[in-house]
Amino acid sequence: MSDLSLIRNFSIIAHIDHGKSTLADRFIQICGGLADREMAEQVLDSMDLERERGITIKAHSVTLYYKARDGKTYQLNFIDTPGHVDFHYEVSRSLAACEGALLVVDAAQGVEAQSVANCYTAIEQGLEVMPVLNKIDLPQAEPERVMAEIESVIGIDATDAVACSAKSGLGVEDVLERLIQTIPSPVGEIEAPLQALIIDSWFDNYLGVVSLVRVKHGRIKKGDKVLVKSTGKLHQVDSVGVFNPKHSETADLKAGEVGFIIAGIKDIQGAPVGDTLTLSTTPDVAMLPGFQKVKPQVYAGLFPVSSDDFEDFREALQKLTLNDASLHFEPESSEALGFGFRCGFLGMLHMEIIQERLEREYDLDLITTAPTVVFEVVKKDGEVSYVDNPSRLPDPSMIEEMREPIVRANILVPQDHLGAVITLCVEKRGVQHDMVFLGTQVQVIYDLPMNEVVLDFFDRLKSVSRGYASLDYSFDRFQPAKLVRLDILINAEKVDALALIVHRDNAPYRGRQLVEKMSELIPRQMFDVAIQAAIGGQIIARSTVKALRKNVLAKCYGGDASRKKKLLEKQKAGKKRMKQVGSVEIPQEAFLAVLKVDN
Ligand SMILES: Nc1nc2c(ncn2[C@@H]2O[C@H](COP(=O)(O)OP(=O)(O)OP(=O)(O)O)[C@@H](O)[C@H]2O)c(=O)[nH]1
Repeated sequence: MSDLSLIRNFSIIAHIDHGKSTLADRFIQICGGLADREMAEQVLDSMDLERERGITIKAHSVTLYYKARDGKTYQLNFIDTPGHVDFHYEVSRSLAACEGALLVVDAAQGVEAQSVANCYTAIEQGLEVMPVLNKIDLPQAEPERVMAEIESVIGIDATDAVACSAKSGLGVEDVLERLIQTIPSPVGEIEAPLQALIIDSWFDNYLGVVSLVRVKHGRIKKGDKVLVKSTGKLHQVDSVGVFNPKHSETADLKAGEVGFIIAGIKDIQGAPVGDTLTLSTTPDVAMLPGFQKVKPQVYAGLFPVSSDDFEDFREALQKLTLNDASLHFEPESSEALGFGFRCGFLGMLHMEIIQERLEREYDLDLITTAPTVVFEVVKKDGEVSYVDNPSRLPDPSMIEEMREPIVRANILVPQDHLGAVITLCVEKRGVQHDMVFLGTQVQVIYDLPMNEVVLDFFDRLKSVSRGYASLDYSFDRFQPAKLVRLDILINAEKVDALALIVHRDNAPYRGRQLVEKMSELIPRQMFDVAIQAAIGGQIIARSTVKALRKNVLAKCYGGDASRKKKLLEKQKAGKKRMKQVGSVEIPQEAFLAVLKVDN
């Protein structure tokens, strides 16, 4: 579109489950991106693709044409948060392509932690935020209360927020009309040299690297020679286009527009996210401010159950990083588990997704060790290092100071559950930073050790508040702490892959809990298995898995063949994810026992 005043680039931000996807689907339907009949099919199709490619095309960008009540047809480029909604940087990446954002708030649920966090990210990036109250069809919807909450908790004007039901379609056209009025059209010069920002890149088996870009100035078309600013490499453009939501080629992409570029690039490192594209004829175009580099927050060791799978595992990880540049890995060798990789993830959800993909798509049986955060270690000689693997912690005699990562957590909770939430934060060594009463809700801000938060804090928070509290957090700083390494010994042998870094005051309790849990998870063997927890040379807890005396089948009292078969199958399935450590078989669950104890 060459008339920029007819373009609107926007994103939808919301707390999980407030109706973002439903509203997006309704927009697609209204704008005729898909016929009614096609709707379900198409949405499902893209889900298949999503699984194949690890991306949601629908969620990347959808270009729709909306005939407004003023008689004009507007190009709406809706850019969704790719991948995991939880991760801030992904949100900020999508927002970089937009002039505005719809803040969707569930009119029954009210403002929750991610509504606040995502809204602030949008405001920081200079976007126009337009509040939308969704789910007004619900009998328990309280638009008035929620409007007041948007104003008091987030601090933006919500007096004329549009109310709608994404489910029934009621008011959704009003949302589109308001969006056209409220969200500014992009500014850019079509005649200027090309300057385009790479919002996302992913690898497609047939096409190579596909990049989603926002063109700031100029235009780009098939056949152009494009220059990737950071690598200095030139590539010939094979095709450009938009998702509507189907992949559809266009003649060109112009200033103000959002779409894809395919240029025969074979590696996503060749089109890095946040980079600037220009044409080979205008190499001096300025770089656009890119995105902050994200660092992994959680590390764990991943080891193939069978050492024969090591090379396949390496290949699988390499393939996965083609689509997910935020996955880090480097070879690791463990005395107990052999050769594997230490992998860095953005969070526990990311870790679960990667693990699941490795198992499902690459058919690998893996053992994952307990996740850990990164600690800052100052040695006596002044050297500062970062330790992401407890077994690599230098000898205590060489350590001057240990520092742990602290997050600032923003919790929103109804007053009735405030006490329980505070108790939980204190138990997790939290320090209160602020507390503000906002109508029926309370906003509490705590500084918490990241180590305590990544494991099970979220689940605990939900359970102590009956599901009402919501949480958002981000890394704040490293802070000195009394930390020690907790070693686990199996039959008197230290197992490096089971070591943990814990706070010294909690160590005895943690140690006891851990060995007890492990003794429940390690199956009985032909001999007694002693499990011990130790700090330095001192044993602080012990438990024993008693030797197996009887044949397991003896339980079946003879006759019942099908039961016998079932029992054997169960045993076999259980065996799959076990690792022989010395003479003892340890199942996957025991390596993750730390996630299962009530910390
Ligand atoms: N009653 C009612 N339910 C709705 C409405 N909009 C969405 N829902 C329901 O709310 C749930 C969450 O909706 P989604 O669109 O998946 O929410 P989301 O914000 O995209 O959530 P995630 O994709 O999980 O982040 C679904 O069960 C929807 O059917 C609405 O207007 N009214």
